[in-house]
Amino acid sequence: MSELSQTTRAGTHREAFIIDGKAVSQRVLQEVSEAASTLIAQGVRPGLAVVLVGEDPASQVYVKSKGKAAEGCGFHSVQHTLSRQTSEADILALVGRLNADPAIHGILVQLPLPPHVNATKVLESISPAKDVDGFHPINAGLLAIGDIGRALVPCTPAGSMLLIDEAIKALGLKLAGLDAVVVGRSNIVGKPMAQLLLGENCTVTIAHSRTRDLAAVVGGADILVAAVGRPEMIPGEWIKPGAIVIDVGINRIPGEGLDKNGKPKTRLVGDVAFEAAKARAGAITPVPGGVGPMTIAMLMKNTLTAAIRCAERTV
Ligand SMILES: NC(=O)C1=CN([C@@H]2O[C@H](COP(=O)(O)OP(=O)(O)OC[C@H]3O[C@@H](n4cnc5c(N)ncnc54)[C@H](OP(=O)(O)O)[C@@H]3O)[C@@H](O)[C@H]2O)C=CC1
Ligand SMILES: Nc1nc(=O)c2c([nH]1)NC[C@@H]1CN(c3ccc(C(=O)N[C@@H](CCC(=O)O)C(=O)O)cc3)C=[N+]21
Repeated sequence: MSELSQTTRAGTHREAFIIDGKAVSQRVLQEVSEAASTLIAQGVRPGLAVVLVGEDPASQVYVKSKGKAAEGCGFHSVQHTLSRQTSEADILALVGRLNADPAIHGILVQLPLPPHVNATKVLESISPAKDVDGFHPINAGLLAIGDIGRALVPCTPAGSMLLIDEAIKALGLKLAGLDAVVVGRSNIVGKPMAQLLLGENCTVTIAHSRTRDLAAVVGGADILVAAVGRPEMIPGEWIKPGAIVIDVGINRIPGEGLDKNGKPKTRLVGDVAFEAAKARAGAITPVPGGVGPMTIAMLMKNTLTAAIRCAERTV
């Protein structure tokens, strides 16, 4: 497809449709709550355990919102906060207990883990059936072979797909056959995102730090997913007119002035220069209020899925 641009009759480009991640996430949470009450009435309360190692303030914020969302859905929700010095063996022992706990259907170990802990080993110790992050090699493998029905899919890419659907509908397009570019190839975001887009019959390109001409690659994208972690690294001018832009990046940068405690203010920005991109894109996610809230909503959805599958196994 060469031209996705939505133009007015006068031929001037409209501003992008802003994809409201907050609103879509609330819709998902509402559906999860309703399905959870049915399950609870049948005697199964979905249970989510979140493990946080250390006192990283950003992680504390995320973990708190995960707990709040779980309670909002009527789930059983527990948080295990361990000191930064906790040994790998103690973390593995805790995961082992949670794997064996019938009240827990979903286990999330918040990343990053301290450097003395082998994160891969910890993530692989989570039972694949309770791996609501979708990071276990079994779940990554199921996604790679296209068996999404059996996998638990990573929350951020799964939520991003729902936002893409929203934009596709708003713009009156079809997803199959579109050229999608994912910038970033982490196991958490970039790779599973590319798999999901491929599963929807997009022609997928994955760009990374060794990509030679990023501007040219980005310029070819009908759908652009930016998951790098560099504030506003993608200038608006790179965006193909009419493209769908999903900005996964969460970067805290210095803001203007001081907050009420007299500390310098900070603000959140994505990996895309939002204002300039908005003038060219067909649809774009804001930061905050875009992908972030979807990640939390999809975590609840995965926990519900894990609980339903667990109930099916025991009847
Ligand atoms: N909204 C949400 O819910 C979530 C947001 N995030 C945010 O998403 C961002 C990415 O997270 P994550 O995937 O974990 O990050 P990683 O640091 O694991 O991966 C970053 C990727 O970006 C690539 N990259 C780095 N520099 C460049 C460059 N100059 N040009 C092109 N590619 C580059 C890296 O390439 P290479 O592989 O070659 O090193 C790597 O593949 C972060 O801002 C994070 O905070 C993450 C999870 C959830
Ligand atoms: N095991 C594990 N699983 C994760 O899913 C995981 C993780 N570790 N480590 C850290 C990243 C990051 N992440 C976010 C979740 C929500 C928002 C979010 O809700 N953001 C709000 C803003 C929040 C704010 O104001 O700081 C928004 O974008 O609107 C952001 C980022 C999950 N992660």
